[in-house]
Amino acid sequence: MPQQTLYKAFVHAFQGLGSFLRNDRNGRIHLLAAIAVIIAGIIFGLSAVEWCLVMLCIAGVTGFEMLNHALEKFCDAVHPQTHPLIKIVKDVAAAAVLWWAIISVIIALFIFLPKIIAIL
Ligand SMILES: Nc1ncnc2c1ncn2[C@@H]1O[C@H](COP(=O)(O)OP(=O)(O)OP(=O)(O)O)[C@@H](O)[C@H]1O
Repeated sequence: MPQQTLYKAFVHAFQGLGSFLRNDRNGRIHLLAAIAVIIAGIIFGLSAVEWCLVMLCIAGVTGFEMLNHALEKFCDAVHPQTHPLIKIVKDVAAAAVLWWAIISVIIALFIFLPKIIAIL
């Protein structure tokens, strides 16, 4: 890939990130939650493996939220009117984010709960 194209690809990806953060309220909430978990991780001194799991969960939830946001925009562009299939697409995309969030909360409980109990 020529260097200019690679540079433009990065610019477009960061433009997408900016658009996501400006327009997706849930995305901003997920990002704040991620920052809170990172601060908690620093306070509790997570191990390397625990950090990897936490970062994987953060990437999963926020990454799927970005795809959910993109799908919503795509659906609104190609079919602004109500349609049962659009409902399925949007609901399943939202469910994918919810699924990642549920698994992430379970993983967070496994990591943080023993540490919280230990200091009580
Ligand atoms: N064109 C449509 N046809 C049928 N149902 C729709 C349509 N647009 C939205 N919906 C329904 O409304 C819900 C909310 O859709 P909307 O596009 O407003 O997402 P949103 O509330 O912005 O979602 P999020 O909270 O994830 O940002 C969808 O999950 C779907 O059930």
